[in-house]
Amino acid sequence: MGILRDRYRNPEDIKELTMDELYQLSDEIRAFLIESVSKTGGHLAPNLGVVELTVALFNVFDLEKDRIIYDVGHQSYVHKMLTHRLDEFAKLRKYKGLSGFPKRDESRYDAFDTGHSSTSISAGLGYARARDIAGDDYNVISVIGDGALTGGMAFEALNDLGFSKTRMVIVLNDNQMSISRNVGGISTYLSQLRGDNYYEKVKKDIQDTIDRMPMGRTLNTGMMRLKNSVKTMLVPGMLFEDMGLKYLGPVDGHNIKDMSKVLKVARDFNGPVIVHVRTQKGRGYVASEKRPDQFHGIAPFNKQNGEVVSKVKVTYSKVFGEAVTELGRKNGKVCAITAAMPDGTGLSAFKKEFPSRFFDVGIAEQHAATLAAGLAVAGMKPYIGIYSTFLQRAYDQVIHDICIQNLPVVIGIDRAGIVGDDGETHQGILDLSFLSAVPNLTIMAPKSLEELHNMVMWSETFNGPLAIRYPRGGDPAGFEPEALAMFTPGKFEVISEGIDGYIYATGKMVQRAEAVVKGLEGRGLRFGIVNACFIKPVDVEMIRKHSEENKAIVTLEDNMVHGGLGSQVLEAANDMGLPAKVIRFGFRDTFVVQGDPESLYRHYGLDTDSVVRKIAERLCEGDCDE
Ligand SMILES: Cc1ncc(C[n+]2csc(CCOP(=O)(O)OP(=O)(O)O)c2C)c(N)n1
Ligand SMILES: CC(=O)[C@@H](O)[C@H](O)COP(=O)(O)O
Ligand SMILES: [Mg+2]
Repeated sequence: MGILRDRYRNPEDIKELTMDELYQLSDEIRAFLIESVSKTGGHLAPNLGVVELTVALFNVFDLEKDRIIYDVGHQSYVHKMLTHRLDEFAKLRKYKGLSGFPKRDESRYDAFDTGHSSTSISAGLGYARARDIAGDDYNVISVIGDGALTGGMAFEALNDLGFSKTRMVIVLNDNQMSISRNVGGISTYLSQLRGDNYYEKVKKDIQDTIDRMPMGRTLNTGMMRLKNSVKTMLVPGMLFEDMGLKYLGPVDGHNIKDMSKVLKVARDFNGPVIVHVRTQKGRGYVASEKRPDQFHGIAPFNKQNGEVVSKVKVTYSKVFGEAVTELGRKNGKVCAITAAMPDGTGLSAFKKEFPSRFFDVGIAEQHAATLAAGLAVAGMKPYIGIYSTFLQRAYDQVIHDICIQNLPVVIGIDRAGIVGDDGETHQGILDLSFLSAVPNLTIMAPKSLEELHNMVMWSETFNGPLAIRYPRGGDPAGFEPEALAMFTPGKFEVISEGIDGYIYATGKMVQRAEAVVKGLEGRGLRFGIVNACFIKPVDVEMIRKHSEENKAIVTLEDNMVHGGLGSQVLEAANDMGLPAKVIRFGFRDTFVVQGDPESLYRHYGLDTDSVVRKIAERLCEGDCDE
């Protein structure tokens, strides 16, 4: 008889289980995760790593009142399984299905919505302070990974917490991995703390040092230095202790008994505690233990061999990474920056060829942008590869450090538009809106893989801040480099001529425009297509011409209508005093939910049929052919 399916009902049931049964439950959870995620896709490796940790948290804390906040939240599957959502895993990350991240709307056991990194300590501290003000009595636990700890926000919160001494528990889940191998000084520090023979090694180092010490004055200063370094070395977690937190650990994150003991001490401590837990990312499944990076977030895969069947031959990310690498070969000033996403952004290709000109800064988007500005000021040509949603973190740095100084930094905005399964927190639907307001910045979007390649190649000589936005995924047909094109800022490309109007589409929406034009033909409307390859500046001359010719202008974008291409076109027409008939399609004042892109386009009225119908309604007012 299984525990997970047959005996377990409520979080409190865990406390009735023996230690052996807790391990049995963990094995069942792991088997379920592998089976289920192999069918749906999802963040498998992070969850396989926290099975025992989550069971131990449930064993020690009272889920009915205590609040657990998972940083990023991609490792919250086990928590979801243990809080009444086991049967919903068949629709994990699907349209109208179970979210891949904690969601307060989804369950009362989810304490805080997450998705972006390094927020858990701030949110936890908010909870803890509210609790203390209200005189309530519950525990607050923030579970943060070593990768998430590279984010500046986590340190801002630690700084505040250590000073205020507010009672809360931080569980540092250290698996030495971000999505790729973790980077940075803190990561090195943690790996020193986690070393199995740490204490033995330290003792031996000290003895060796003393044996080698000279006499006299040198001895005194040497002794002083040694005394300080010994203190630092012998009290693990000194960094955290010095900041005002109690450090407990490191503890084996797959040993439920040990973890339960340490978590109880942390729970009963009257102040901030950090529990340093060592785990193995991807544990318990051969393929994910071997390649935890590939199994961080994985598409559906074959459970027998761990292989993913993908239809997409070449992705936009790959084209971006390879084009920047191509530039790196001919120009020694070209350098590349990622905030913990070398593979996702395609920049690992550049890293492989030019390690000294490649910088993975950890989950530190703000630093990435200002680092690029610094490099540019000193004569380099930096390329940042960053997801649209994470660029939100670096808005001020783009304005203050890159654009005010008008620096030649190229920002490759990956995952622009709908990303799909990750939902609200990850959709790239705001970048055009927040960037189009920034002076000096030029914004482009390619309609195809080939055009992305051309834009990146062209960007080398562009002397100012430039953002190129492109979507998740790619093209099943692959990619054939074509003759390099020149671009003129503020000049759109007319793909086909229209009689009744034009669809100004940007990025991958150009493909949708082709289908829309066919649909409109069926209704007796003859539209042309314009590739709005620049979103800033827009092509004012074309807008003037089409307006004066009394053509309808339909804008189509995978961004918010507010502040996006549609707004730019409408405002340009208005500023020129033109009577343009502009119909705008995009997302309207809403956060876009999770799901496959086609379901989402339908949901938000951006599927071909809806767009055709609405244009026809607006233009024909009932007199169309149909
Ligand atoms: C602001 C931000 N930047 C980047 C990401 C992408 N991202 C998601 S998880 C992750 C790695 C997190 O590593 P860690 O916290 O150690 O968790 P692990 O997966 O190792 O358990 C990254 C870079 C993000 N979610 N948020
Ligand atoms: C949790 C998180 O932020 C990332 O793991 C993200 O899900 C990656 O998205 P891609 O799969 O598009 O690289
Ligand atoms: Mg990690």
